[in-house]
Amino acid sequence: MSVSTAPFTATVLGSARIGPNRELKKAIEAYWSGRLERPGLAAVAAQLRADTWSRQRSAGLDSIPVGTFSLYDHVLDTAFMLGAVPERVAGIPNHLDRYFAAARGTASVAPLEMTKWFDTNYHYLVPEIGPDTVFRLDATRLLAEVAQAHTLGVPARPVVLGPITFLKSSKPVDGQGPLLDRVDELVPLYVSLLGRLRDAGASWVQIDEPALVTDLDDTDLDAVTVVYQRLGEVRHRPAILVASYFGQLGPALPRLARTAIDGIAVDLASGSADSLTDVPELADKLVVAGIVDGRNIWRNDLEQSLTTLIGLRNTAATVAVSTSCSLLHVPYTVVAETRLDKSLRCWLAFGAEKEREVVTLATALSDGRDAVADALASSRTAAAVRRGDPRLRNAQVRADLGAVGHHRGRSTPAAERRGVQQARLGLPVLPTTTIGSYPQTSRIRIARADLRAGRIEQAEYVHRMRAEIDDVIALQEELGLDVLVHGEPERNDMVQYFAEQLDGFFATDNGWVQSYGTRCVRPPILYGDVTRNSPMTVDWITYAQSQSANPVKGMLTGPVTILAWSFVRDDQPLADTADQVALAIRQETIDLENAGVDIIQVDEPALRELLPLRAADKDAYLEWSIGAFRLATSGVRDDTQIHTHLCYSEFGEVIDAIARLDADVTSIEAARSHMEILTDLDAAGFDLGVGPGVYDIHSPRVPSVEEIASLLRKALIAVPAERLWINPDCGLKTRGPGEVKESLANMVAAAKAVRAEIL
Ligand SMILES: Nc1nc2c(c(=O)[nH]1)N[C@@H](CNc1ccc(C(=O)N[C@@H](CCC(=O)N[C@@H](CCC(=O)N[C@@H](CCC(=O)O)C(=O)O)C(=O)O)C(=O)O)cc1)CN2
Ligand code: MET
Ligand SMILES: [Zn+2]
Repeated sequence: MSVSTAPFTATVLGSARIGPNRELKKAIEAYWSGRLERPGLAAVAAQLRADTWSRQRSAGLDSIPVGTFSLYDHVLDTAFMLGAVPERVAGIPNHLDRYFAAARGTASVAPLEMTKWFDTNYHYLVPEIGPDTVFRLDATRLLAEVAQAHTLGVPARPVVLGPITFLKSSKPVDGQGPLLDRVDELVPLYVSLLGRLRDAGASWVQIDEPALVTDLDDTDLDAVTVVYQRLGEVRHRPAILVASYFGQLGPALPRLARTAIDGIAVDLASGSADSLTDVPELADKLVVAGIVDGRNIWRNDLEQSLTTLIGLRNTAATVAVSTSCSLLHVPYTVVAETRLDKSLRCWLAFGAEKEREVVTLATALSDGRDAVADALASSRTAAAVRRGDPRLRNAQVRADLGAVGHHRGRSTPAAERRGVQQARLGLPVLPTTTIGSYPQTSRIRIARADLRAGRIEQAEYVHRMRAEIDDVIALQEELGLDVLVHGEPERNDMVQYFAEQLDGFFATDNGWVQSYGTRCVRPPILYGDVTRNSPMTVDWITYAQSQSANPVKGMLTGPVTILAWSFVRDDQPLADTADQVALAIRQETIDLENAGVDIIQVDEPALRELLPLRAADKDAYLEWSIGAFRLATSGVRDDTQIHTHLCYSEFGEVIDAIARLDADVTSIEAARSHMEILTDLDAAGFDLGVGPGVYDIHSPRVPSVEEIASLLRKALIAVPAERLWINPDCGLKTRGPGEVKESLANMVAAAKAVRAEIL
């Protein structure tokens, strides 16, 4: 089938789903706690979908993605659609409960693992596929959403995750070989799905294949050809749009273009349209041009985009305008930001504003520039105002960077530092500690909401947070931990908290973006040069230290993570922006040191996340990111101990980078991989302190003393006792106080038992 179906002109690749005021989060959490029944949850979900479609239609989109909604995660939805559901949840009778059990576990069932969705701060659930997995199509959810859309008269374009990305994002279990070998089993399911969608009245279907922008070998590329040639040959089907995003297709582009599919969505926000001109097969395809950035919040330069789009018309049969990826990764609307600085507001476009940009560009393409003259003029003005804003350049920070920017490392070698630090700290062998946060209880969050709403004064807020710190310190002393933390009660988020205190950032009131499941973040907007006016954490840490004779760690977020979890200015290289943030953190470490703090932790959990998807770009990234961390952490004396924390497994690609950070102690995730990471670190010649996480904080399960002790014995094979630390995998903020107390008590008991064995 060629495109006899009329192509569309304006669309987005997917929509946010958590709700403009996090309605979905609240409904799902109410369902989990028994405060809302199934029909109530279904009604909230249906309303959110209807509202999104209706907004997109009134904006003027003529093809609307349907099926990008999810109650937890779209990869998990795909696993359920294809029958790749682990045996351990298969017996749970109710569909919704089975789904949530796979997502978050129950008292007796472990959830699927969670990991990063490409290089975003969204986390998906990793489907498990074993030799016994029998793929079977169950399109009930998708067909119901398509039916809902048709009832509402929505020009629906069903969206599914493609078989190649699905398999590449899954995890082989129980001795299963390479997953792509099983793509032949999936193709018939997609064939039958295409027929069902055609029967349901769909004229186009979107098949997402973001994995095609990563480095692919010949086997992968052959799979692209085979799968899409086969799907293209299906007679009874909607027109097929294969969507790529998060980067350039490279060699996958000609492969796709030579198959019998009808359209390709390309990401023009992450690279130029040049590569498209080399592919003559595009001449009879629809190219969906992702020219409006779906991952950042800057207003589009419409004039420049229009030039690109007009050029594209020489390459493709038809050009439609779109976002570069789903709008899942940006907040709903700038309109909700009532306190936003006026001039800043006109630089920004969140989801709803991006939808209108898409329509403006599509209109200009079909009816000419004059048809949208006003929109073009105001985009031009906004760009000029932004370029001329004095806040973009701060002479002081640029001068300061010139002065200290070459200090990227501590002058004394790590082994020597270890000696002076130990002389100062006097810690027992195998010291125990935690990663920083303790449970963010609703009591804490309500206090913060009260402060924001003016219901309590700042002094009362400080009083309440200090009471939380008192409790956390007392708990840690009671448990017998060696190196304490203050618990981070005063932080809404480990990035936003710093952004709110640094110049050059704007924090949103309501710019929520889903991070995983019902958990959301409000990424701050880094718009100008970054400077620190006054200490950000010193009062809290010195207060906590005053409550205990044990060392309390200073707790900071590193420059790479602050960048990774913010929306960052696009008018200068990331490396330059990272250095400015690094300088601010460096100043904070010096203030902490002067205030008597012995140990300072600088978290970099996102170091791995920003790693480029293509190998060719990795060295340049590691150069600037490691450089920024070293700039941030090398302003302190030899006897001040620097810790860092990197959560998440899959360190393989950054093992060398961990050593290059040169932190005195690094805590990492290791429990789920049974300490395998340590052998790799050892092989890489790592000789710094390391705290492999001894239990998984993503699960409510309390680990036993024996379980932790046996992990520690395993760790001691790869790491000598004088360099080994004992800690959980990550911060405890999402856990309940009860679980935390029991788990840490077991961790301390295990440490004592193993110490006794080695001394
Ligand atoms: N930015 C970021 N990315 C990250 C992580 C992270 O910590 N930060 N960790 C990893 C995993 N991701 C996570 C992301 C979010 C949360 C999380 O717990 N988010 C909270 C919101 C955190 C927050 O901003 N809290 C604010 C606002 C809280 C709130 O909802 N307040 C209520 C009122 C109080 C109440 O009734 O509870 C309201 O505004 O309506 C605060 O504490 O001040 C949530 O979704 O519930 C956890 C892990 C990877 N990426
Ligand atoms: C996502 S890494 C979290 C590190 C932070 N210090 C915490 O404990 O919450
Ligand atoms: Zn962590």
